[in-house]
Amino acid sequence: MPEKHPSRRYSAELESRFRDAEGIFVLSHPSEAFQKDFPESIQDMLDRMTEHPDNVPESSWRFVSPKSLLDNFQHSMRCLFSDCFSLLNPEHNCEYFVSLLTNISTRVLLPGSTMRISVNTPRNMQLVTSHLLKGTSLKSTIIGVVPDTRDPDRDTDDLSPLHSIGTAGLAVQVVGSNWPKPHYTLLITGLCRFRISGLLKERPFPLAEVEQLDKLEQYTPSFSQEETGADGELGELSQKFYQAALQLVDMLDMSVPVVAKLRRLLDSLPRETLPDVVASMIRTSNREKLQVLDAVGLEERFRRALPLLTRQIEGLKLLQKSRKPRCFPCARVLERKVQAANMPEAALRVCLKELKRLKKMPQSMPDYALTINYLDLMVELPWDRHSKDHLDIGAARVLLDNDHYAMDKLKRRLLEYLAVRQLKTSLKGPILCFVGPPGVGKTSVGRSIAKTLGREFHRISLGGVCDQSDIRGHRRTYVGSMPGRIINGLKTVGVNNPVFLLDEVDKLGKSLQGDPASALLEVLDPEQNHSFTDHYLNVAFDLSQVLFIATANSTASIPPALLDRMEVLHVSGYTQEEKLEIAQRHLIPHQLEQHGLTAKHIEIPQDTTLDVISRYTREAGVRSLERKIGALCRAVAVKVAEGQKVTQQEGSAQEQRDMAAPPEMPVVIDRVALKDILGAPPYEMEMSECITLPGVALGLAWTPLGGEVMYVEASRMEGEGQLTLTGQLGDVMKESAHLAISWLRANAKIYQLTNLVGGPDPLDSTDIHLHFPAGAVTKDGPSAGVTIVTCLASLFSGRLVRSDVAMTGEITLRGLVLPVGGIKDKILAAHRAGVKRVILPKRNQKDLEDVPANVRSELELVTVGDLEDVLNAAFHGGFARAAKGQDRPQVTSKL
Ligand SMILES: Nc1ncnc2c1ncn2[C@@H]1O[C@H](COP(=O)(O)OP(=O)(O)OP(=O)(O)O)[C@@H](O)[C@H]1O
Repeated sequence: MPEKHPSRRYSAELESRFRDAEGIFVLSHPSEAFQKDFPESIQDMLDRMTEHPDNVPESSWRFVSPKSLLDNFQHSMRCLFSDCFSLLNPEHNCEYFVSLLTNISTRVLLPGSTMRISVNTPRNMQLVTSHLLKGTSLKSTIIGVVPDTRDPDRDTDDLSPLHSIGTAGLAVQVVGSNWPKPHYTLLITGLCRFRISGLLKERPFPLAEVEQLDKLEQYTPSFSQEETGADGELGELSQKFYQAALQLVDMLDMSVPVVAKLRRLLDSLPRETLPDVVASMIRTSNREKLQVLDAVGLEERFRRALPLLTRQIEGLKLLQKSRKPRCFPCARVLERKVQAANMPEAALRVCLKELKRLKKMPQSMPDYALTINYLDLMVELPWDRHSKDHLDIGAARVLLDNDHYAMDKLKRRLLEYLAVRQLKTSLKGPILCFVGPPGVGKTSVGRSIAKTLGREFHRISLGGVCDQSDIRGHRRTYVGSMPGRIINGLKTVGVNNPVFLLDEVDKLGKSLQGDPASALLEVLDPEQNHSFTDHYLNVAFDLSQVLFIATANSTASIPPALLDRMEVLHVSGYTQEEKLEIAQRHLIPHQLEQHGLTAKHIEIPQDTTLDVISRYTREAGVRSLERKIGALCRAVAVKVAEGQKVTQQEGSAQEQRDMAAPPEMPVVIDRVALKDILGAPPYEMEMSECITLPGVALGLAWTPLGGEVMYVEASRMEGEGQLTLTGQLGDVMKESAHLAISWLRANAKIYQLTNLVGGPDPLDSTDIHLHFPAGAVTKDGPSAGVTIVTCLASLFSGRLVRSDVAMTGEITLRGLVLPVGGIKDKILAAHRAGVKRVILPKRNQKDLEDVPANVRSELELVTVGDLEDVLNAAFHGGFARAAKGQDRPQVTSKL
């Protein structure tokens, strides 16, 4: 048996591999460098420009063509042509062509272009396996690509009549897949035309005798009309065609590399190849391409391709015309605004650069809208727009007094601040931070400052902000990026010297997205904030003219670095009298106005207001008081509206009689009406009335919401001397409890304290449970020490603590009472709760100056130095020591 030809053996091997292959394999010709992309990408681009003009993302076609490929294109074309002609030369014995039949409904291959052909008919499959595949590489066989123009509905297998003109081509890549059924995809580069002079055989694939039509010697590799040597009508036509092709390329975006290459190529390609190359790029139907293919004569070819090219140019012109009015005036308006915005040099430079980019950008690019937004923001920012300060200290004092009752200390400091501002206009800092419980008027004082200065006011709520981009903005590279709250605020107020109120600085959060408090450091530092750079703007903005005021409920959760940049002004809660004044002067008139009522409709006597303050609210500020007054107004508003309706209504006398008669105006809100509208008072019982058992004492606590009174309860039962503490206590508070017990045990004899069975050690066979009610609230701090001692002393002695006494103070093991914080708030809370005597550490005496005089006069403030004083003040008739001599020996501690 004769040896198989090596190429047959390879292809047999490959075929078997192909059958077994699970995926896709690709074979490429070494000369693939000059394949694809170039004409295809331009065509895609034109297609997209015409079909979806608004939808062409630049990046999708900008980098399609590999650089080296296009650099080599011209050279490759020449090599290709010479290769092709030498191969077709009869001397090389290559005049027979295997032919690939292509369905013209898909595409028509023209010389000089590249096309992907899907191979799935039996004839074409045979051709690929036996003529193209050679082991793991491709054979450089030239194949004839003949458009299949036969009627697709005819089901004969007969090849005649076969289209007589085809394109000789080189397969530069074969992609094979056996799924869902075996097929190949060929990438074929067209070389030149041929005419079939005789079909030699039809199976297994067509083999034909051909005559080469495009001859190398026809082509002149010249660069200008004069040098082509072409004259007469052909010369004119080719020049016209060349000019039209230039016009087309000029209409495309030159910044796209592939377009720039095409422009260069137009000059270097032989003119005679232009109809084929251009016709394969522009939008043409397959029938039109077939006509170009069939045009064997050069003149005829130019004549057929020129109208196609002109049509494409006209289409693009129409498209650009329809786009113009939308795109360019916008850019022009922005340019005018940029020039007028009076921005600093650096910002102006950035804006002009962005404008330049914008003008070149197709409107369909996503960047287009982003750039417009950016420029819009830049021109809207108040780079040099500011409001004029009209500061008059006398007027400011009157205005502050009119807007806010009490708050004397705060107002004094504010006037100092404003006075310095008046004397020195370019004052840097300080940044004021109002700290106090909710509803005491921190925010509204901020607003008043803006009013006194005649400046714009903007409130930035920082509660819950946990992303630093909220302050500094996102970089523009992010999708959905936007400027931070500072820049946004400036855009809203439209001037560069507003009053910015940074509300709730103590409630800033922290997260993976960074620490917003650190971002605020730069904003609030008067030495740095003249060049604050928001990430979105990416240019510095001068914040030094902005007056920042911060508010917080407590300084504990403000980071030290941030706190250090601010001057803290404490605003404590109000006394009942102050609340009464605030209600009469501000809250009631304000609520009447909000509800469309006047003094003719409603009268709220002072007693009623006091009732609302003491029995319906228990707060440091006045927010809930204002709500309650609002509720009273609503109830009266209903009556007023009903009354109006009855008087307006026309109807029978009977109907009028049926309706409730309108109440007499003004409606006076007395105690009964108050109960009707607001319900039973929630704080009816005086807190001090609650102490009916030994082992209960009233303490005073400080919370960010103001001062509070707090019970401490203790009970004892048989056990082994264990101490149980409940009520969500922190470590410091637990330690206070241990201290208290140790001190009491150490002094049990002196005070005749006993355990359950009357023995001398209070803990002997006894368990003690200490509870701090409101168990859901976490409590900590040392100031409950004296209260725990009093409560336990009451428990061990069986005596009741005075019901009208509340106390605060830290204790030591020696029985000393140390000073604590928040005295003013605590005393106000005690006053609110109806307490008569308050026990405080001696060293807090100085803090009593802050307490309003009327509160001081209504309360008995007992200052104590040690626990003996505390016990004496907390029990009726004091807490007697045992007679001398009985206070020894001391009980040894079991703890
Ligand atoms: N001294 C006062 N004189 C007049 N009105 C007051 C006074 N204090 C508070 N108010 C009024 O109480 C209401 C609540 O005040 P504001 O919103 O300023 O409280 P705040 O201290 O900022 O509270 P938060 O800490 O919850 O923000 C406002 O309507 C304000 O006008």
